[in-house]
Amino acid sequence: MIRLVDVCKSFGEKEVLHHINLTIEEGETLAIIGGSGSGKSTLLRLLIGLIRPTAGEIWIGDQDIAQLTEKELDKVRLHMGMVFQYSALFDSMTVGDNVAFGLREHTDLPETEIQRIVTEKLHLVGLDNAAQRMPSELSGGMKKRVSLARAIAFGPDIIFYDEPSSGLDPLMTAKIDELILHTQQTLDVTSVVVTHDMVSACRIADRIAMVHEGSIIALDTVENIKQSKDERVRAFFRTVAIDREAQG
Ligand SMILES: Nc1ncnc2c1ncn2[C@@H]1O[C@H](COP(=O)(O)OP(=O)(O)OP(=O)(O)O)[C@@H](O)[C@H]1O
Repeated sequence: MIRLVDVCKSFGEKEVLHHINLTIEEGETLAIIGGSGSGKSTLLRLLIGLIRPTAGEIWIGDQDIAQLTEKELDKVRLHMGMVFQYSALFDSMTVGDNVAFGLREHTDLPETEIQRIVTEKLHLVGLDNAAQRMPSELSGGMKKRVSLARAIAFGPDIIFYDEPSSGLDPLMTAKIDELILHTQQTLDVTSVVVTHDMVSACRIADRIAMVHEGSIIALDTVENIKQSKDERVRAFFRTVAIDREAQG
């Protein structure tokens, strides 16, 4: 379980997150949505311990990560998988070496076992036979798949996705969404997905948290949030409708 208790974050004088209280259940997929500059990325960076809160507690399991040293945090991060916005693959390494990277860095597993895991995870993301290819040969969607394979290589308890559909066309976005769902079901992980794509959020999430000007203004199941009377939430849904019209 992940639990944020009264979390505030300021940069200098400016408070960008205000008293965030949020519980994410084990095995749940939570989408964090919100407009540009609302505070989604800051929230994500707090959750993975890249930055520390100005006030409040961030519980990952039984540890308040706000209190941990960098070394202790590294241990917690071994249980987290991260899929970054721009895939963040090492361009000079093959796909297989990218997926194996964390295993080689942080475990003493024999090479045969590492190769087995790489093959298994690439299979899971639908990229059989891609191990020897270089990232530059892959499409944006394929790179995201490799990034996901790398994130799950370690057998994480939690996977964080940062804008998984950015830069992808609607068809590829739908495929990545399917993969996020499939990963959640196959590995029974807790997933936190930061996105500004409401269509995608509705497809993958059990619940949606909407961030607006540094506060969570709505937190509910997809069905309930669709019925929200809050004008700010409704405005977000309207942009989705406009997008759909534009796409024909
Ligand atoms: N390191 C920083 N120093 C100062 N201000 C920051 C820093 N990081 C974020 N901010 C500010 O915090 C606010 C929230 O930013 P954040 O990146 O979390 O928003 P976001 O919802 O992820 O936006 P986007 O969708 O555009 O990425 C913004 O006003 C931003 O300028």
